[in-house]
Amino acid sequence: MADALKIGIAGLGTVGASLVRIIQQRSNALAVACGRAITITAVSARNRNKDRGVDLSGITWFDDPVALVENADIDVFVELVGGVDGAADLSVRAALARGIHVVTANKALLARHGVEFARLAEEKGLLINYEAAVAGGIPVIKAMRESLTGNNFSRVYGIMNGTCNYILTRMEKEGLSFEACLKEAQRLGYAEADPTFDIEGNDTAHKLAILTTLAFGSEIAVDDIYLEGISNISIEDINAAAELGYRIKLLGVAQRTETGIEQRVHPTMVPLDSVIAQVDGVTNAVALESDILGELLMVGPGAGGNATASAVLGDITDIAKSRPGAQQVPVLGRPAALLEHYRQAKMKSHEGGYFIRLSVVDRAGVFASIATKMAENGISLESIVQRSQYTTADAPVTIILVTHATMENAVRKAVSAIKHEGYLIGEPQVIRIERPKTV
Ligand SMILES: NC(=O)c1ccc[n+]([C@@H]2O[C@H](COP(=O)([O-])OP(=O)(O)OC[C@H]3O[C@@H](n4cnc5c(N)ncnc54)[C@H](O)[C@@H]3O)[C@@H](O)[C@H]2O)c1
Ligand SMILES: N[C@@H](CCO)C(=O)O
Ligand code: NA
Repeated sequence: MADALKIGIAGLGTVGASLVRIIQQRSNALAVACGRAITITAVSARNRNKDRGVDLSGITWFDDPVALVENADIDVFVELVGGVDGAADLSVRAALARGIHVVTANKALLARHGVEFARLAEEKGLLINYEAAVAGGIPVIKAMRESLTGNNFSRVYGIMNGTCNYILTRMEKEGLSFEACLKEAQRLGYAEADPTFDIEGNDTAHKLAILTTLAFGSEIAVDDIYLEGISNISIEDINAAAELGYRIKLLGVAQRTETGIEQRVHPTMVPLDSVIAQVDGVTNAVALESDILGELLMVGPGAGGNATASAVLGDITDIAKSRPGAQQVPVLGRPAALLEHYRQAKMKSHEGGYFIRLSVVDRAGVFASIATKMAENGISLESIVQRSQYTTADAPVTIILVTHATMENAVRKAVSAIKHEGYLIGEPQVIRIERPKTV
């Protein structure tokens, strides 16, 4: 049998502790599958004395991940610390500088520095594997980097944040409050260290930016993503969506348009009878539309210790099975030097259906005025409803519009014109509608 693959793990939280446990429990099976043992030689975390339910005896402890990389006897550095600046960034750079392969679950770090890391890795013939960074346990990175080479992608979209999907599902199915659902997601280890990244859509944006690069061969452009989170979604929106035959999901969507690549993250209404609408709780789904294969939908666990550790383990075993000196899988699907300049399609040119919920004063002519403002901006309506169950006596009236496919710019202009009429109460709610091709 070949020499053991020696790994160092920085970060022993939700993901790191699960990974250590799984590697220790399955050491024999892993050795058989890889043709060599996988040995954890070094670990690093903040608190040496914390009980993590794993046996760390015989493993060298480092307080600092950089010190681990620089001093431990390792072939692979596994970064599970999180964060963009600081220990994660410094330790990954140190590993690449020292000629050590990297496995990471850190989408925020890759969205920011992925292209630079890819260049550094490629200069030295090193691997950076990051399956856990996007859609947790779903093997979407492997599929896009390896299995779908040669396909031209037209659209990539999905539910990529387990915390948000968990919150939306429990709010809808159990009528729980947003705050209670978020607390539970944190307790279960799904949320980021700062859950604002989950609920404001940044985490989905980090993941989408990576998928966009894999799909379209363009440089990572996380700052060009249109971003809206779910903190503004109320139970009224969720109920109204259901009545109209939709469900609200936080989607990340990247698609090619005539003017460039459109990347957006926002709450989205998807048809109730679509598969993606049935994806509940912490489960994620990624849909890939391409010319050779057609439509591929991958559904599976998106967050949590074991689901994420499963992806990290797959990345480690890929390195264990790789032959020294063999051609490496390019980090970002193609050599970093061949990534194209990112051409952004402007959000105001986005074309699609819209759900618009307005709270208005109960006055004659308001309904007609709203319909007129829509028509003046060339927006054709699928439906416009004013239903009594959304109101109580003397309360403002709720009017819900669903548009046919239209331009974002037209919707913005119409909503702005309505705002000037003086009958609107509070801010209008605008939710985009996304239609899966077939599934
Ligand atoms: N939890 C999930 O479901 C999940 C899923 C996919 C990806 N991820 C990503 O995996 C990474 C880890 O997530 P987690 O949920 O396990 O986080 P966590 O907060 O549970 O664990 C982080 C670990 O890193 C250690 N750490 C933090 N800063 C350190 C430092 N400066 N020096 C040494 N150790 C330090 C902490 O002590 C802790 O052991 C993050 O990048 C996260 O985005 C998490
Ligand atoms: N916080 C992330 C972890 C998985 O990347 C989520 O909820 O999806
Ligand atoms: Na994945």
